[in-house]
Amino acid sequence: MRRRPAPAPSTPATCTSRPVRVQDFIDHYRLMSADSDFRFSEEFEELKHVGREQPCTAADLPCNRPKNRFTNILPYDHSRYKLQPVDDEEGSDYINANYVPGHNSPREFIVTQGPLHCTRDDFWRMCWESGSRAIVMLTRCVEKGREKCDRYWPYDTRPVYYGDIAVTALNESRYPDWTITELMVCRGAEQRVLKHFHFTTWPDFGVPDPPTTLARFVRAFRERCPADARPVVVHCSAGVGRSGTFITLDRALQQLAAHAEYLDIFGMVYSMRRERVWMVQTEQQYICIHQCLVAVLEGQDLQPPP
Ligand SMILES: CCc1ccc(NS(=O)(=O)O)cc1
Repeated sequence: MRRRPAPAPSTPATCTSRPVRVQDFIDHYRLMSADSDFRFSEEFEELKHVGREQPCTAADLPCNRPKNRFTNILPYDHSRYKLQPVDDEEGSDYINANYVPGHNSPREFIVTQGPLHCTRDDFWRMCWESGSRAIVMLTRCVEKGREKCDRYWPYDTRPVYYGDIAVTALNESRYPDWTITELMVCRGAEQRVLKHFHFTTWPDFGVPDPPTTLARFVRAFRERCPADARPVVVHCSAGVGRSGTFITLDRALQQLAAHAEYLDIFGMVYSMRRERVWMVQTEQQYICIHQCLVAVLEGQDLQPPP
């Protein structure tokens, strides 16, 4: 009978956290990935039902159902982002989005689905009313011939209105795996600059190739968007798999930069899944996070292109 590998060296694990000492992390990765990722599979399976008992009553209202890109990806009531209601219009506070914790605050991120054509005005209302200073987009608008996200921002420098919000592209910087655009966002007499970070080569349900491309993108994002009190909007198509993977790696890299003694990837994903369903959707995405952290700990050159 095949013996299982010895338990990974770490502090006492609980059902909600499995911290690993940073100095042991590379060995931990080797152990977890042994035997065709046997222990990664076991650990990821433990996350399967986290948060799933929580209600999604607002999402299920008949007036809100058309606002959901996927019928099985609905925001939990307790953490959903609420738009400012419009008069007494039923459902006018609804958008498929949840607050999700980050390294810097319990509501650092607003995670949402890729806007639909019929929800993109609501999307811009959310960006404005929340005071968000950046949008991280982790999907292309069309992938393998299927629409994954509406084109909710201008194609060129002419202003486009989304409801009563005018958006103008100020400048665009294109790199091999992402594009960064500065957007002027105006509502009434007020105007703000918001940065749009678009990762353009991450296949749905998959991982970037090579996985460390994601660590470079997170670095490029953080260099241009240092932590402050304002939230960051993060979306992919469903707003769960790629979005959760990005946030987890961002949190872990900031912990390493702060010289944390432990990394608790399991605990981070557990806490995120209490706020939004299926955050970090696949086992390969879960492993990709670890691979990026191993590359950083090994001192691989992850500098983004100039
Ligand atoms: C089945 C609904 C669904 C579609 C797409 C995704 N992937 S994503 O969350 O990375 O966009 C996750 C779930």
